[in-house]
Amino acid sequence: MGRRAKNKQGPPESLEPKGGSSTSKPGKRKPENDPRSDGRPSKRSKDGGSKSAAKPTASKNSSDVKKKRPVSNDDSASGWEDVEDDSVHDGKLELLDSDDEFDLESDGLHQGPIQELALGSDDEELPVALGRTKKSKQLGRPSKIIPTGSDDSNSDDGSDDSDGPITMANMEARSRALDAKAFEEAEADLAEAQEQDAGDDENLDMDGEEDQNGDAEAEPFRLLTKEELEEEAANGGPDVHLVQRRIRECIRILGKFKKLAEKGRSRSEYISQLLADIVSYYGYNAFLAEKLFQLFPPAEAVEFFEANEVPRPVTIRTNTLRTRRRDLAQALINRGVNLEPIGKWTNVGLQVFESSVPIGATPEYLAGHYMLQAASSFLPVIALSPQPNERILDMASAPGGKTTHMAALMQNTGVVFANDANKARTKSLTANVHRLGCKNVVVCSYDGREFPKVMGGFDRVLLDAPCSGTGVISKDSSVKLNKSDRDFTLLSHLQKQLILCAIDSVSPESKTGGYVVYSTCSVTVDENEAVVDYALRKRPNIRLVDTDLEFGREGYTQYRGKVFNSNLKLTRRFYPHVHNMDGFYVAKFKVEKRQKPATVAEAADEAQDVVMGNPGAQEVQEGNAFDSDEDKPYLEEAKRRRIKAKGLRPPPRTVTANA
Ligand SMILES: C[S@@+](CC[C@H](N)C(=O)[O-])C[C@H]1O[C@@H](n2cnc3c(N)ncnc32)[C@H](O)[C@@H]1O
Repeated sequence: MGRRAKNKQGPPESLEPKGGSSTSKPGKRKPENDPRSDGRPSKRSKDGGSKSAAKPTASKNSSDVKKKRPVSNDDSASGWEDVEDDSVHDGKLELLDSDDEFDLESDGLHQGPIQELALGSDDEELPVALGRTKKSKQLGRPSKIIPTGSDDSNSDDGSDDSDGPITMANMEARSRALDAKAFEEAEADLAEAQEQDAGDDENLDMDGEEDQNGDAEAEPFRLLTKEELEEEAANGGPDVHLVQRRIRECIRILGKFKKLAEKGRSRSEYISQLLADIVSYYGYNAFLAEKLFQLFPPAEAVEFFEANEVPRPVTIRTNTLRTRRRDLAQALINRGVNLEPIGKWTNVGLQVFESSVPIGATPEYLAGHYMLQAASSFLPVIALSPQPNERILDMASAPGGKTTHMAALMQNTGVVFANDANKARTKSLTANVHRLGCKNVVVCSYDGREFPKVMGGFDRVLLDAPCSGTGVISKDSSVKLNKSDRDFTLLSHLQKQLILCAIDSVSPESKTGGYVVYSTCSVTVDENEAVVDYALRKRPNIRLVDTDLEFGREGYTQYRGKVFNSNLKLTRRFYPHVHNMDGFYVAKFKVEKRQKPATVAEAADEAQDVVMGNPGAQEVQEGNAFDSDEDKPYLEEAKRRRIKAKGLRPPPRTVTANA
């Protein structure tokens, strides 16, 4: 485990978005032995584990709840989720669910004083001053989820954030004001950082070294030689302060390489040193550290790694089949929960700041009024936008966060087929469906690659794919060490197989829909853009459409020499250090009437492509890749080629009537 990870910072640090860079600066972190970090209770378990101690067992309570009329579609969503059941081992791969995993005990949500939710007093009441930048006024409090550019910072709603209690009437306005304020602060921080940078430049002499006033660390920085590094390793590795400084210096130099780099040293030498230090400081395996590092410019990469050390805000989703958000908020406020609406982009989400009761065992929770659910997992459902009376497939659905959200948006009409290949996980899915009062959900357990053979003709399909979980490292730090190149290859193949099946399960004739949403809680390109690009190449009858999500970065259209379909920019990426959410990816397709594969060779290639890396899926895939009867000769040919390629004798060709 890395030095940084071992000394995991307790309370969540504010990560305010400011156009792609957070306020955190590696150089401004306090060292582990800083007295300020001593004795602070960690809000997360040390291993980053996140299993709920509070199990909602009394599902019968849900039947005691007075039913309220479902509110408008707009305001509807549902939620109850088994907070225990987040990751499974499917074969050799650990498949992560991004939705839940709140460590209710260790997040300390049942600690702290009962609050009257007076906004002005929050800052004073919270005892812990976090590693915020100087100008922040939200010390000690998990920062709000403020999607970049999504919130209206000029909102003229008459709200202010002077002292005074929050009421149901002013809650949303107050939240917007807070968002606006935080956004302004983020901009001020950015300006400050730029000023600081300019100051740093002035302090540099002609050799690019800082003078005495520029840095307390008087020794000018230089990269160690190979021999010095070996000696350092032989002596038990570098001191943590040294690693911190090296990270900081390497980032600084890489940012102005020509001006600051040591003569004779290449960029790649600085990057190698930086990567080595990231590996040791944050505790990643070298392969994954590099894979994630490559996604960003060096300084931003470190912000990403830093953000993975800090828990994301705790959020809940109102189950509008049972209650309304304002009623739920009032009920929880009465119990001593300090909360606010998440942001303008969702009208069912609440962010919980602190609570004097266990948030996973309140009567409201047990009665199915809300689901503990990560904010990021609202996004694919918002993008899919299921409509009442539609027929929907949730291809990989357990434990049901998104299924139940969709059921609520459909106001318990139509039908949601909630499938998951892992039978054990369908138990928690079923439990959630019952607790939340979803009456339009059918639970089933097939390998997703068996669709549409088992069932097709859906109006919309959600594929929240099994993935590596590189977006949720703050919840499951084991990802840092247990992912290898092979895992990404296998996952990417599985995702490619599943996405074609998801597409083929949609009815292009649907009057209301004809959409597929593909999502993962991973940030790697292999599992996201590469999968979507593959689907676009293999299915000419689909096109990418806008996700209609108000924020998120554009998907890559090129990455490390690979060029993807230019419409990949319509897909959306979400990052912990930018959006204060789990890392997430969302793509939305419209499915049109399909055309036949152009040539025999193309068809054979496709069949081969699809089954590559997963011989067990062969039969299923062949069934799904084409319209079986018409494509039989192509499939047979592909099969013969595969058998031949293995050095075996293929069976004789079937003679068809037309042959
Ligand atoms: C990211 S989780 C889904 C989370 C879920 N959508 C939610 O919101 O609660 C991925 C799921 O894919 C399931 N899975 C893995 N391989 C699958 C396959 N071949 N077919 C269908 N489901 C699969 C796993 O069991 C896991 O529950």
